[in-house]
Amino acid sequence: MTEQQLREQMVTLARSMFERGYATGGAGNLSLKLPSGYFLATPTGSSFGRLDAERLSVVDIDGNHISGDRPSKEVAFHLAIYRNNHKCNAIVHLHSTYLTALSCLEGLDTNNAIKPFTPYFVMRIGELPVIPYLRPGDPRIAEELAKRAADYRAFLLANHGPVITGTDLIDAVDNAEELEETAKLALMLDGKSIRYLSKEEITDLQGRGK
Ligand SMILES: O=C(O)[C@@H](O)C(=O)COP(=O)(O)O
Ligand SMILES: [Zn+2]
Repeated sequence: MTEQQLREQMVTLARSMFERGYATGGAGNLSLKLPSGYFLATPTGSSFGRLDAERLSVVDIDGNHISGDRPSKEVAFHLAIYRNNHKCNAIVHLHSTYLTALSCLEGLDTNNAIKPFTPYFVMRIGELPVIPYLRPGDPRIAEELAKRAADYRAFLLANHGPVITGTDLIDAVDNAEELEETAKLALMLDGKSIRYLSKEEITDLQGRGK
């Protein structure tokens, strides 16, 4: 896809997420790798419902601002993931309701916040590590994500929300939507007797992708 098509795709997908309640106010940010080697990111403070393709931010791998409006304050953590996972070409960060609710619970398994109970979670996401709480924009979020970026497709920032990767922006958005549904189910099922997938069932699903 050309840079112009990718810009329009970001605007369209962001608006679609906004209209369906995955993003509200100025929360969340998106980025993707451009054919030029630069990265396209949502501007800081922007609403997913009102992005302008021509004003999206362009940064280089070191976070230098190349063009467009001032980039998201989280661009450093997006870049940390790209640097450490070459399969990742797009990233979605949301404050979506169910994943953010999950991120506020005490006692999560920090290696994997959602114990698998459906195949799709295993195939699309695998495991969801929890990053200890840091204030939004703290450069240490990038350090924490850099350590884990090569091994995971999504992350849960404690008391904040999810960070989800994809092979392109469509894939990252699909992963985000499905992960949000999984969190919704996990919270709905809380306190109920769940039949979790067995080790063998999980092994059988691993590597099957989507
Ligand atoms: O939670 C925050 O403040 C950020 O992580 C966020 O979601 C929005 O920040 P910007 O991308 O700088 O608008
Ligand atoms: Zn945020």
